[in-house]
Amino acid sequence: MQMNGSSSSFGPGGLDLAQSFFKPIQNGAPPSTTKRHTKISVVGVGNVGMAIAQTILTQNLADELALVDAKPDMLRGEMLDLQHAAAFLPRTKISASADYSVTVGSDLCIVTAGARQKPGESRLNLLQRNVALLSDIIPPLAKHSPDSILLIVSNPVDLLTYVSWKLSGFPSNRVIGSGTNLDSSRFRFLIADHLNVNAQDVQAYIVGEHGDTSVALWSTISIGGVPVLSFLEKQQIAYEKQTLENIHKEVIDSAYEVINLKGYTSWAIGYSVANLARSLLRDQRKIHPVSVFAKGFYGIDGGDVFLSLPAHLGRGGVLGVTNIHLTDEEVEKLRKSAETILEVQNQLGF
Ligand SMILES: NC(=O)C1=CN([C@@H]2O[C@H](COP(=O)(O)OP(=O)(O)OC[C@H]3O[C@@H](n4cnc5c(N)ncnc54)[C@H](O)[C@@H]3O)[C@@H](O)[C@H]2O)C=CC1
Ligand SMILES: CC(=O)C(=O)O
Repeated sequence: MQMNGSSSSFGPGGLDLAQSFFKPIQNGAPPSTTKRHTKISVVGVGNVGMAIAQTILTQNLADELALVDAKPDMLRGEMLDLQHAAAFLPRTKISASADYSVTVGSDLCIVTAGARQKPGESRLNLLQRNVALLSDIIPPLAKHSPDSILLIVSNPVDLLTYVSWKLSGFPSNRVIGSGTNLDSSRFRFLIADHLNVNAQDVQAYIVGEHGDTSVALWSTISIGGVPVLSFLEKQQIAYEKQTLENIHKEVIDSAYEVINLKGYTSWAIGYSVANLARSLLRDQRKIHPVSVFAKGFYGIDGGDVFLSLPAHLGRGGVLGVTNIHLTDEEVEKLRKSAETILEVQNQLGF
């Protein structure tokens, strides 16, 4: 059963009422068909799915938003609660169903369903539970929206992106994991906070696994276009490598800390994913560190692995991977991160 609170409130005569309420203007042309109608589906309406949904609505990123979850009552409750904000938001048609036909014709399908970490638990611990769910989620999503982009958020995100790629049969450029877009935002926040500047002026990437083996690319940090480490070196300003390592450790510990404090993370991932949705659907061609098919880049050659690299995103999905200069140490850490993911992946049987 598909739930669509708003249009059904007037009953079956709702459309007739609308037709008699508005008289068409004389000599009017039929509606233009050139404007693209954008539809986003979000699977899983827990903390993360709802933070993403509400950010998509407030940022006016879709004409249509479809929600799916395995719990029909909560799903209908969340749909109605969002619909009741219609008077304060850009116009978006919101529908919800446990049946995947509600997602038909989506441009972007975002998957947030599944188990989340308990305090102290690692993302990798969620693997078996969440892989099992994907077999119910990805095939119907792919069937109803064969041309869509899949954006995986559930954890462990790199491994689940690989499994989603396998289950969907989609080309690898249309299967993306939210990856270290969030870790990089945490990194930029911490650097900005340290230097008392605006995080939007800080360019800095975390790549690799969205997890404990992520890699901080110190050589990529620039503020207002000024590369930070080479600036410090040229000015002969001493800095402790340990200070840098501590900032990276704080990034890795961020999710654990928030989960310890409030039980889950939601707002930052909501903004992170909406930011990715904008780049993809509005063809922004921005560079984001996200989980992509990484084989062949930066010496990663051990197997079909998804992990975060600075990727160029647009309407076609992943348009390419940026060839930035990494130090030998960064390349080595990135390869180790890939090996960690592959070791687990090879036991999955996919
Ligand atoms: N990649 C990232 O940066 C982040 C990933 N996450 C991950 O996102 C996932 C969701 O986290 P929360 O929203 O906090 O969890 P939650 O427990 O609040 O929500 C999960 C939702 O998934 C639904 N669900 C479970 N099985 C389903 C199925 N087969 N089909 C459809 N819906 C199903 C549940 O009913 C529930 O509504 C977790 O795996 C978490 O680790 C969370 C934050 C950041
Ligand atoms: C939970 C999670 O993956 C994060 O907040 O980074």
